[in-house]
Amino acid sequence: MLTLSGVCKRYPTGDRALTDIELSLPRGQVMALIGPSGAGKSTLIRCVNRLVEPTSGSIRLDDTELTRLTGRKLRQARRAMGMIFQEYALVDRLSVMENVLSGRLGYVGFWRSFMRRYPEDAVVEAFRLLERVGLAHALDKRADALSGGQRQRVGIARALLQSPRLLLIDEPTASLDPKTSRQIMRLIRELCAERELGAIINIHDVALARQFADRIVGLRGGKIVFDGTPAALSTDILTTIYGEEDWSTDANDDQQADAQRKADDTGQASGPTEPSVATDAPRPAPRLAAGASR
Ligand SMILES: Nc1ncnc2c1ncn2[C@@H]1O[C@H](COP(=O)(O)OP(=O)(O)OP(=O)(O)O)[C@@H](O)[C@H]1O
Repeated sequence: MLTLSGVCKRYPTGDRALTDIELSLPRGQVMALIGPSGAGKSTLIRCVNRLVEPTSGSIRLDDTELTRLTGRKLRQARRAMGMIFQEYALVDRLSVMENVLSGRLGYVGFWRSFMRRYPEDAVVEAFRLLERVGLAHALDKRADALSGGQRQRVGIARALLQSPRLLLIDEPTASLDPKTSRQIMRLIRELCAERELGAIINIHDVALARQFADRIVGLRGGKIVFDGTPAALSTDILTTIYGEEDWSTDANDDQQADAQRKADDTGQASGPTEPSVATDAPRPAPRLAAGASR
């Protein structure tokens, strides 16, 4: 569905943020993008929706070459890509419902949105989405009266209201406590499955990535150095991605994450000692990219 081929980005400052990125994201796949600070994760996500212009390469969403689009066609293509942000990007003085409806700004005309007159079907769908994310009771609350987790749920509902084919998610849990982070990641995963939505999630928390993603891509220095399943993310590979560190405690966390993930998928409780498991979802073959350095 989404295919990046030979994508490079060099900023005017000379920083080479991405080098020869080859990536294909099938419909319905949740992909976590991990890597150290400065690895190029945000740049990659922003190249896809053209908030950052790739220097070279091809980015295709289904049959559309995104890198060549301008004006109206670019706006149209962006509607197919829902963005969810770390800092939620809500309008504080507006209600929950109005924030969700702003997901339709790309569809309704300027004057209708200025007058805040949205089509009835948009309001019905916004209500349905707010129910789905567990916020129907709060639709007339001001956004600034919500907790971080609730604000992120509004951000998710807003992104879904634009009926995207793909979600681009930038550090969705960075400002949330561990339990709320899991709830948000679980919700994203469920929604992607329900709607057959592909998602790229830029995330620093490796345990969360392992628990909730179908696939993990590791970036280092603007290059893909790992592309595989959560189960294939060994301590050696973590060292390849992040550099030398004692990963043993994280490995234990990650085994627990795998067990938890299995419990989530089957709806059963599980203990921390269960072995790591693969889910039934189709997964790419793990590979350590050639030339990856430690
Ligand atoms: N607007 C910009 N102008 C110049 N260089 C930039 C710009 N944005 C990012 N860079 C550089 O590009 C590289 C990749 O940055 P990017 O923000 O994509 O990394 P990241 O993996 O998302 O990092 P973090 O996890 O800290 O957000 C870094 O060297 C960064 O300094």
